[in-house]
Amino acid sequence: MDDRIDELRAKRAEARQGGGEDRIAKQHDKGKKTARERIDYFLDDGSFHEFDQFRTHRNHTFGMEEQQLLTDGVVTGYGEVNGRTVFVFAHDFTVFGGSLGEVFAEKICKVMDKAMEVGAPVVGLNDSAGARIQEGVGSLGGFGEIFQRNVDASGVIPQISGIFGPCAGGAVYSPAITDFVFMVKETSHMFITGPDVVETVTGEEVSFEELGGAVTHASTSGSAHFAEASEEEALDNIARLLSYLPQNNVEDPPRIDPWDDPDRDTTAAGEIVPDAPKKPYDSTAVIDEIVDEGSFFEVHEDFAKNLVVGFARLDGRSVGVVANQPRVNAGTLDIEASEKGARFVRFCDAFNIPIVTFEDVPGFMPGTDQEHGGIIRHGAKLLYAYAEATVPLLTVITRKAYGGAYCVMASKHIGGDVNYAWPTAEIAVMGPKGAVNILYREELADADDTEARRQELIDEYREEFANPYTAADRGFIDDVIEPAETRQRLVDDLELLLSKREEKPSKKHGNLPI
Ligand SMILES: CCCC(=O)SCCNC(=O)CCNC(=O)[C@H](O)C(C)(C)COP(=O)(O)OP(=O)(O)OC[C@H]1O[C@@H](n2cnc3c(N)ncnc32)[C@H](O)[C@@H]1OP(=O)(O)O
Repeated sequence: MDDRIDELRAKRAEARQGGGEDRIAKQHDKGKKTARERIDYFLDDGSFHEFDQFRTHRNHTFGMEEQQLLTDGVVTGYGEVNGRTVFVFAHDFTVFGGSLGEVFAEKICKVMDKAMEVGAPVVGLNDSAGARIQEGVGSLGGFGEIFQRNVDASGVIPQISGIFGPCAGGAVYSPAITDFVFMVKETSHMFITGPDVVETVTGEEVSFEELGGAVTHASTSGSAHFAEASEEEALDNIARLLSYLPQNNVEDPPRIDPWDDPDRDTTAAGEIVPDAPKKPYDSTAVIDEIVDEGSFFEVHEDFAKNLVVGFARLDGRSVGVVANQPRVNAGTLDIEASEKGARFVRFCDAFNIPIVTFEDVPGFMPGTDQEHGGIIRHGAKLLYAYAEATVPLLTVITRKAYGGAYCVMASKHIGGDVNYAWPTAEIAVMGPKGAVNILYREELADADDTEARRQELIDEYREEFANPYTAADRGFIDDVIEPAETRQRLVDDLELLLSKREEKPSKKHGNLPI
């Protein structure tokens, strides 16, 4: 027995060595951790249970039979993050550049299947040269098997991707299907084709970072939700994100011991909103005042900044927060904001996370760019996402709620459970100036003093329509509340709605305007 145990220990030590000391040193020189170092940092101490560390590839071409490295380039298993089970796979770039062959893919599929069976999140730490060239079509088949599992798991268990190195070609589609993508500035890159191919095909010269770096994807393409300064920061924030999420789609999100007074006066939130209807303000400051202190965790912060989305807690309970951002493009909804909001709302709905919406929106963004870019079908995504959601929807109109955007932002008409307005709210078909210009075109043209008459009519319109009471009179707003009582009301309503159950008509799936 002793000899056998020594043999086992020697094999385990060999597996831990990955591609060997030189390649590990190269990995460190690039400012990157190894697969095992990432897992050790991420999981609770001593909680990692590894699968398949003795597996090697079955390939016999290109002299590969001479290179049999234990683990075959991916470290897989499960462990705990803050005491909750998480399945992980981490590409090991020191073994064949973390390239994916058949065995490598089988290992990833095994953890994905197990995660689905037990109902726990999967976190993939990507650092790979993509399809293993020597394994040819076997490698492509392996990717296909993973993609299918990504889709089957979507909406069943949370799937999170960390991109910690290269992620190229078709390989990008696995992270793209997952719910959240974290990238690390300078050391991670995602692209369909690299700079060399881009130059050959289009003549365009572009650097790795500009083409597919973390900042590019987090701010321009929207393909990443987070651009982190270091691997540690990315792993810490993946752990933080998981703390808001249930383990699967049949669990409720976790409640942690509340630390903030549920009845706290939130007068300060109202003071952030300027009296002048067009003056910008920061809606994240309003959110921070109302949710549990320090609990707001913004997602997709650098993309489509005219809409804010993120997770927070109300009396210790997880909520998704969506808010128009009046300091960027006046908080109008455009193509990117609609897509960002729709994907977030659908995630929350899939995982039973109630949604709190803070609304201050002058409408959809006008212009040929938007119309020709498809604002009609992209804007419809956000409408569709809210309208199909069955989780509790709580809405607070802080200032403007104009036109179609009023309907879209979790209004009563598309399933809002509790809809509040502050006394400063203006709920109308359009802003006073636009309305007056259309309704009184002839009268204004004939007026002795056009500007004075216009102002008079604007004031009359504002008095008559741009307030919350016409909507409240119809029951479209459940109550007009003071900013001071907003937190308390939301906390109470959230508790009330915990037992909400809503059934939609049975169907295979709807046809979201994607
Ligand atoms: C459906 C999915 C389809 C796809 O994945 S298509 C994408 C196919 N992959 C690619 O085109 C990427 C090819 N590789 C590269 O461009 C570069 O290796 C890459 C990823 C930028 C990394 O560059 P460096 O950091 O300089 O590292 P390196 O070139 O020295 O490579 C490190 C070790 O990995 C090996 N390697 C790289 N790409 C590989 C591949 N695809 N298949 C098999 N082995 C691969 C490379 O030979 C090297 O091995 P060794 O350590 O010298 O033994």
